[in-house]
Amino acid sequence: MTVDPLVEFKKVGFSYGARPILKSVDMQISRGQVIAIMGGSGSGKTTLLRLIGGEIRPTTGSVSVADKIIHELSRNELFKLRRKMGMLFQFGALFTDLSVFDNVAFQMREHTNLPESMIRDLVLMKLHAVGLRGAQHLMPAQLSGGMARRVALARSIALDPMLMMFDEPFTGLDPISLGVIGGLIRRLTDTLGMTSILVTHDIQESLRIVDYVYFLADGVIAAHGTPDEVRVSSVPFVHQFVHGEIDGPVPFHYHAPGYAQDLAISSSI
Ligand SMILES: Nc1ncnc2c1ncn2[C@@H]1O[C@H](COP(=O)(O)OP(=O)(O)OP(=O)(O)O)[C@@H](O)[C@H]1O
Repeated sequence: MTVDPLVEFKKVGFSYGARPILKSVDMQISRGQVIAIMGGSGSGKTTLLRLIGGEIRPTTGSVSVADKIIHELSRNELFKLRRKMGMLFQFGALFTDLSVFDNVAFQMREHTNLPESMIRDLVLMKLHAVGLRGAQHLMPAQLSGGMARRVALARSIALDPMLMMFDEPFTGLDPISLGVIGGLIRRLTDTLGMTSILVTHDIQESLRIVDYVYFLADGVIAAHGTPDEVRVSSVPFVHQFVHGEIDGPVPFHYHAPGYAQDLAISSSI
């Protein structure tokens, strides 16, 4: 049962033009939880995050955050709510001409009137939380991939978001850095009182750190459960994910016309 939901999807449908992506998504995310959204490539996971951020509007149904229906908010109200949301993308690029310290300070300087002395303390606190206080003077080019991701993480929590969204936070990381980032997502969520949503393909790391998993397929939540439920699930779709099978209910091929038809077209050109 979901207690005290921070994010709620109610029968959400969404189309890009005439192309339906989501048909009817129902999902509840409790405050304080770390949840993962998984699904095949192109199933609409990032689209769910964009709906939460109010970048796009649902075609049907509603998405609410902290009891506010996103598509009913005015521009100002939406901007205010977005300040409480943090986003970390796969390639959460740092500003290459700013030091680690200035990267983390950037949003505080842009969006608050805090004095520089307080910004300094807050930046050091965020860097300390990701284990990189000692790297404050380095430039992004001097960081390893795993360190850069940690700085991006510190930057994304600079304004103390209530909700963090991570889009493929583990991509391209070596196994150790991956475990470090996973552990940090869990720890920061707990210690900062946040709620975190992860869009990821990395099921093993997700199962280690999340409270709940939603599987998206064919525009609906096709399965959901706790990590323990997911590990022993016999639902073919979930089984395919957990055991990393290449083909199964989640198709390997992007939707395409018949191969013979395609070949016939190209050979007649
Ligand atoms: N701006 C857009 N205009 C039209 N179609 C789009 C747009 N953005 C995404 N799509 C399509 O919508 C579908 C869902 O995209 P989305 O990025 O949400 O998928 P995803 O599950 O996050 O995929 P992946 O795991 O590969 O990143 C895809 O088929 C994509 O091609």
